[in-house]
Amino acid sequence: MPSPGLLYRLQARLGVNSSHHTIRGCLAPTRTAKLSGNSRRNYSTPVLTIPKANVYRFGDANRATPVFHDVEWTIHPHESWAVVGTGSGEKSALFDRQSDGAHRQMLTGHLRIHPPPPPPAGLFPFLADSKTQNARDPHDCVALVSFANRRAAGGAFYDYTARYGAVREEDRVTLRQSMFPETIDDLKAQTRMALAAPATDRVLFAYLVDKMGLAHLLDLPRIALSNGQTRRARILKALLAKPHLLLLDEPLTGLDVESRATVLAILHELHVTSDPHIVLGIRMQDAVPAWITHLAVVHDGTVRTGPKAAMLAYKAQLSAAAAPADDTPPAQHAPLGAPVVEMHNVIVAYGPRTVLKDVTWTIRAGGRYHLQGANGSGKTTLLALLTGDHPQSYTQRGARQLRLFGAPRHETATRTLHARIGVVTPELADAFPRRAPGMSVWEAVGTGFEGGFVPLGPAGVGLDIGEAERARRVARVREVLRALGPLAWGAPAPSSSENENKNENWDTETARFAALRFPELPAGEQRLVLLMRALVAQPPLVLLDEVWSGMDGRMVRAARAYLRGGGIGEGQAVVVVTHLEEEVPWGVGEGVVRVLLRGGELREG
Ligand SMILES: Nc1ncnc2c1ncn2[C@@H]1O[C@H](COP(=O)(O)OP(=O)(O)OP(=O)(O)O)[C@@H](O)[C@H]1O
Repeated sequence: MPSPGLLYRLQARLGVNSSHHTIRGCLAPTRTAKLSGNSRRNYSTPVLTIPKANVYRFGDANRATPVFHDVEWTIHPHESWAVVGTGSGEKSALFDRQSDGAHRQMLTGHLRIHPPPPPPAGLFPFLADSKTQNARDPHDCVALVSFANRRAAGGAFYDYTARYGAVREEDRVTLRQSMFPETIDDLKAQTRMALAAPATDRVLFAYLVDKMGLAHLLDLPRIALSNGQTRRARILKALLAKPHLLLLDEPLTGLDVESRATVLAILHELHVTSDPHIVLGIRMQDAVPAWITHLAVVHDGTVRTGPKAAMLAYKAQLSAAAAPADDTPPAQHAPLGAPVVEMHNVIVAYGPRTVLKDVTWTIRAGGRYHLQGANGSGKTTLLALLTGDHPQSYTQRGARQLRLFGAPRHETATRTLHARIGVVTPELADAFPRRAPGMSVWEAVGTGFEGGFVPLGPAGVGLDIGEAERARRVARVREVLRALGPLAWGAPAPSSSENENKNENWDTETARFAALRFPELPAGEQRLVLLMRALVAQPPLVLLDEVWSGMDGRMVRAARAYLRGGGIGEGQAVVVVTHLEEEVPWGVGEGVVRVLLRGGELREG
């Protein structure tokens, strides 16, 4: 049953009596329930308990090496926990979806705990009904929303640029409809959306939509939402399903500074009323939110748990060991060259909604730009004009309105632009083909020469390019694989049983990584491969949007060092999009130009 805390307060405030409405989400064993006092949760029973146990993969015997050993962990209802770990592996096994698609998360019951936590509720005592001794099904009551490791259903490539153009009928589902799917059939009567939903859901919905700043977006097609808006909507949707326990992995990734504070405050508010109980996943290098009282630190097959004050030193020690301070010397700041991109009074509007108005900006060869702006301010839209993915890039037809690489945009084929611009964006990372067996790492990097999504030619580096060019490209793929491959970030290569000897030949190690299947890599490693793909052709323009997400501290450090130390040539222009200043690989003293989008307008400096 949904807990009464926040919902009751909202109902009282809004005068809604919900006692006659069936509640969706995590139900009592009868599967229908009324929101009434007798079904309140027991606030003294632990949320989670593991009384000293090893944790195994299903199918592994007890003599096998456990995924985690000697785990001892109890979460009491009044405590606020964060799980801390590396983005690419260990936290995932505890908390998140595994990159190979096998659902092996411990907290969602996909790993075997031995000895098992005692019945009736096992891992989650608070799901047991004290009267009937029946336990609610964790499958219904425990929800996971992960922003660390997201994948498209089926793994097939999908056209992530669809949101910029005429929205197809099947993509027309609005944000409001996506929250209340039972109403989707009636596409024409959008104003009736949500009326069919139980009153309690609508009250909670109205409250959260307002708090999360999504109210003005409700009737937009869901695919039109920006990355940060989509993330807020996913959190909202998870809350509407009213789980008893919500596991939120890296929920702040991609949120602007203001939204981070808002989302954290809402999560805290819900959490203190246990409505639902929330456990956050954060990376080793992330700050711990102030309201978190306890930490579970995942490292090297162990899960150490305890009060925050006692655990912070351990976290800091692991974080420092994983990513020692950046000691790369200041980057040389070469004079800027010729314009690569020229924008004069560029406008992008969707009907009455103007997203970019009169944007004027010149990107020059050798420039390092930090593009800033709140969620929804138009950063992705701007980048999509440069890559030619945005149909309105064609409509900027004024004499000098949009010139790319010295020519008007509409005179250059989009394919040519893709070959001249190296790109990493969250949208591309989500959409990149992962259907089994998937491309090898080598092939994925090799697609960067043409900017496509299919490996071309016998060596996977391009078609009809001649022997000399093919040899040059093969050498270049090797070079980036060496520079950003596994030994650069110091992790053991994935097939660890064969790789105990870290002194192995560098090229052998790199070659092994190159042969791995892209979809089978952990999220952080996939992101690194996509960075290699963006850099391999040494294109005149590189767009790095949220490039660090999913990477652990070692990977970030290795990639930063590479970018600063020659990975980006003097003649290449780079636009970095991030909400956090410290994530830009170069400092202002090293020539970074800040560019801010606000209210559809762009300001430089
Ligand atoms: N088809 C559309 N119809 C109406 N509005 C749209 C459409 N497509 C995008 N938008 C709006 O354009 C705005 C800009 O989106 P964009 O993705 O460029 O933002 P962003 O700055 O990249 O945000 P984030 O930091 O969240 O990634 C958003 O408010 C979005 O809702």
